[in-house]
Amino acid sequence: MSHSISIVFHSGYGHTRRIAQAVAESGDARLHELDAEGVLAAPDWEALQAADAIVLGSPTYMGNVSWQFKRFMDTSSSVWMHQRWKNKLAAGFTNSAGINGDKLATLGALFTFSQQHGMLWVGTGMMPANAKASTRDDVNYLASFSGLMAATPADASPEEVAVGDLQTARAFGERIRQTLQRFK
Ligand SMILES: Cc1cc2nc3c(=O)[nH]c(=O)nc-3n(C[C@H](O)[C@H](O)[C@H](O)COP(=O)(O)O)c2cc1C
Repeated sequence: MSHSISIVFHSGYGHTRRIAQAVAESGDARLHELDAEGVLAAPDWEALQAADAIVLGSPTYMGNVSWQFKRFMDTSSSVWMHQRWKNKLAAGFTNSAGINGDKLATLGALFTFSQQHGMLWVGTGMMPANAKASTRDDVNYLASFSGLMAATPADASPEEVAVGDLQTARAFGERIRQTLQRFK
């Protein structure tokens, strides 16, 4: 029996979308992008309901999820009411301009959301690249345990998302895929 992973995300300018695509590559996941108004199409809601794992992704805006992602979170209250996502796996990622940029607050919001839904949170399970010899091209250079972090300079295009962050995103997708295997 194969398990399915759905990634629901918002991206205002395309940077978080690149991260989402990299997570999807190795996680063999389906992508569900919120539109500019934070609306998710009905078939995407159905896909989330059918998924075994839901990965949550938002850029960090003003130290939190974007308002579009918050709209999605609030809209999910009807799902919450019946605990329809209970015991699905959950994981989260965010991208922002600063190396820090208060990204942990965004991951915290995603984590809390997952717990309201009774989901099972999966962290990165990755050691940090924090030695003197470490570079921006290394996996988990941003040294995040609780969720995937990426940093894209404010003046960089989506094509310039750091190679190391894309590799980290692929490793994160693989981690979620492998974690699901334990439920077989
Ligand atoms: C309204 C707004 C608020 C932002 N707030 C932050 C922030 O708190 N921390 C940070 O590091 N970057 C912040 N940024 C920069 C974005 O996180 C960064 O440009 C990111 O790559 C955007 O991702 P996206 O293209 O997927 O929307 C902000 C950008 C916008 C437009």
